[in-house]
Amino acid sequence: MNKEASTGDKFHRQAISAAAAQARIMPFVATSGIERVKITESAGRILAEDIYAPHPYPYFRRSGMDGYAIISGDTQNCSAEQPVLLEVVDQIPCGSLPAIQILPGTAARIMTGAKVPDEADTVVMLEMTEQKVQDGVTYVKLIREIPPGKNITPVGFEVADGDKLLDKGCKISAGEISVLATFGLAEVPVMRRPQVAVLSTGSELLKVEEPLQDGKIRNSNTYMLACQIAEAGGEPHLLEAIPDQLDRARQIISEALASYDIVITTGGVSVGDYDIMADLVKGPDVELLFNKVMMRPGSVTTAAVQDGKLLFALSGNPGACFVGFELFVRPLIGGMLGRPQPFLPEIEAELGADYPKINNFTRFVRGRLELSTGKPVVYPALLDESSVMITIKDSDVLIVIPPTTTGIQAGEKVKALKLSGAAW
Ligand SMILES: Nc1nc2c(c(=O)[nH]1)N[C@H]1C(S)=C(S)[C@@H](COP(=O)(O)OP(=O)(O)OC[C@H]3O[C@@H](n4cnc5c(N)ncnc54)[C@H](O)[C@@H]3O)O[C@H]1N2
Ligand code: MOO
Ligand SMILES: [Mg+2]
Repeated sequence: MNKEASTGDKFHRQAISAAAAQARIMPFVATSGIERVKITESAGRILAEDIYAPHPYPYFRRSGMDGYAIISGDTQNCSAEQPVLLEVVDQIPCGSLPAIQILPGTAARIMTGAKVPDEADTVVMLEMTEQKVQDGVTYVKLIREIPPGKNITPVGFEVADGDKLLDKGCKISAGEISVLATFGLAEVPVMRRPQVAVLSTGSELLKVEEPLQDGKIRNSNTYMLACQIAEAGGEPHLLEAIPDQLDRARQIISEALASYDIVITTGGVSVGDYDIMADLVKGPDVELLFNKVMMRPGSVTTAAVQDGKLLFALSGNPGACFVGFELFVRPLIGGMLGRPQPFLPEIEAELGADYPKINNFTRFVRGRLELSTGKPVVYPALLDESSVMITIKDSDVLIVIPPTTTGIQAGEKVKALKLSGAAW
């Protein structure tokens, strides 16, 4: 076996708080640039420019009902006893323009969404009318007064010409796509997705399609990270595993940093004999940002910079790997995309169950958010160890448990960070 034991001084590490670690990363946010994509490919992307309305919306006075466009004054004193007959002089389907001027005593049959003739000031719905044909002439019979302005949507009812429609930095979802389509933006300016390389370490890792072998496990972290990267707005690239030989590993990481915007490794970052990442983040070309964070899971989370690009060495333990990404990589990707608030949103909640574990580091405990009682209550996962994989899927928050010598009781107020969930 061609293994090279790591020898570096990885035992002496200066621990900093999670907030301080985030603050060390954010100065390296570089804009990821702009590209134009078809509207059909813009879902989930981040808008790169403010968008203003090139015209009012609606653009023309629009009928809200199938019925008749009339002049309201023609229905004055109209009643069942004294009905009014208006001659139907035009038919206006949706998409067609009125062809004949509406004069007093006349009406146009009109469909929902069609342009109302300029002279008409109200639309009466079909159900309130009766059609009559006398001597080959078609009339509409009305039996009550119709006030002006009924069932007509005025020009600019939703949006005035020049209004700001969408903010740069927003995430494009169904509502935004509807706006873009309405205003004719077939090509959408979006932020280029940061290109993120993911490399695993460790001789125990099997590919997902390989049969299980005793003493080995399937690599789950790189697939989990790929999902987190995509969901955060980046484009994941799963590279080959890093070998244990230090020089070769250094070369592979250097190449990855030259080719991608961000590089993430998982595993090999603690103090074990083959934990080579601690040595890799030191060197003449590499600036270490931190290699110990006062948090659990993920206390060994490490970040370094080479040529202005970030290398994250996340823990191999799945729980710690997940949390390390959410706290440190997600905000960097969000910042590169111009998101106004790239960090996980923080809420205040009540702790739903006792959390008896003591710790002198802050814990980011995966948990479940319940809103059914009308106030947010968070329940820690029953298995929340760093090495535990199975409960990551059940979590929609990270409950922030500050350092404690007694544990925390149910009912106490805690902070929780909302996880946004996977997109594919
Ligand atoms: N003597 C000490 N031992 C450990 C310490 C310590 O302070 N002193 N820290 C512990 C803590 S805390 C953590 S977290 C882990 C960090 O481990 P590494 O980042 O070095 O990761 P590995 O040693 O490579 O693996 C740990 C664990 O994770 C599994 N793993 C690794 N990669 C993957 C992957 N891609 N998919 C799924 N699972 C993966 C690996 O098989 C191990 O079980 O160190 C503690 N030890
Ligand atoms: O660094 Mo480890 O994830 O604290 O458990
Ligand atoms: Mg290790």
